[in-house]
Amino acid sequence: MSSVNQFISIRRDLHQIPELGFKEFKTQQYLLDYLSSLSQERLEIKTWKTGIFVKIKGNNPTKMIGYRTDMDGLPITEETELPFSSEHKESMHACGHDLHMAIALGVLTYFVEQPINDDLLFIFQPAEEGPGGAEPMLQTEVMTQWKPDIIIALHIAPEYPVGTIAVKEGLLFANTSELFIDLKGKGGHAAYPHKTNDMVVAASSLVGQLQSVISRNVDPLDSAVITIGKITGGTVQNIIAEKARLEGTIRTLSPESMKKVKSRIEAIVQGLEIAYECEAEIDYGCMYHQVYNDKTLTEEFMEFTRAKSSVEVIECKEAMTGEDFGYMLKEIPGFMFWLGVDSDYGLHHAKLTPKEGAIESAISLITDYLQYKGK
Ligand SMILES: CC(=O)N[C@@H](CCC[C@H](N)C(=O)O)C(=O)O
Repeated sequence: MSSVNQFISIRRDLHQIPELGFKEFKTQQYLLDYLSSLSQERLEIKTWKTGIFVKIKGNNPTKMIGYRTDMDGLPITEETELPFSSEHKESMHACGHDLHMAIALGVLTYFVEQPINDDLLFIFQPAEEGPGGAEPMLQTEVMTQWKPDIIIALHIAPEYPVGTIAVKEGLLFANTSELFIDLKGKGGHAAYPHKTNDMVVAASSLVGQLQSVISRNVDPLDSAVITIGKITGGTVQNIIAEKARLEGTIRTLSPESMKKVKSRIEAIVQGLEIAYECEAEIDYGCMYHQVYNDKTLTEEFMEFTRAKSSVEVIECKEAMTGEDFGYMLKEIPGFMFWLGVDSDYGLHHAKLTPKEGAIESAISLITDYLQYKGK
């Protein structure tokens, strides 16, 4: 029989080997090794790139229930000083995917030992932080053959205590698009600005102008975000920069607002080309569809969870986070919920420290719910 400590220890092992999107080689091998230690009687395991599909055959199936976890880490150098900190210097599980995977294995292990009537499909999905694994995974032959009738996933929430889940029907997470803008002007001597087109000055101006899209073009009763998380440009302190690059992300509450925000960004960038006599190129990188929770299933899950004394259910607001699980929910009814992990530092922070008690709480809630849905 498995124990909760085993899944804490698995989480710690996975925490030490974070890998970026589609490079989750050690993570995939770790998961496959674990899966091979389980009874294979009811299991069918298939891999896709660095991801894994695991089907558990039910006793008397009338449907298939899907459970999805993501697998990748972020390009962040960990600063938690935990004894099981990342062994990969420039990567960290700073978005909780290590917990997500440990929880998925806990639930999966339970149903290998005590199968239910319905079939279960566990999806270990790579590249959630980018460039996105959910959409291509949905298009695989495996998922065409094993298409779940309903699908569920969770995401850790540092701001809620352990034992709390937060969810809502309808829109939970935003539409997202990455944003990369490359500027090319004319470099030169720092003392002769009039003979150059300075891309550091152009980039600085562009950052401010982009924020005006949010404040002047988006309905104040709607909402959107443009965040520029990285700027690079230039070579040394006394050379005027010929090139600069802005890297960011756009978040909106609807696909329509995303179109509008992008067309305003394009207009501003065209204006910048004229004003700064430079060339500009926009690349939208990866884009995620909003996470939209099915009304009936979410309400049923909330009611089910409220009846449990061990868990508090909060009806939350939508968030500007993105998740490519949105693509799965576009095709398959289901929901995602937030799992409280009580960390002083938030998602994508080098000191994120989720409380591991959340692992047991989640395994127990999800196994109970799947037993109820799949009996
Ligand atoms: C839950 C979470 O934090 N997800 C990420 C998804 C990122 C998608 C893409 N790389 C982008 O930056 O637009 C998030 O940042 O919300």
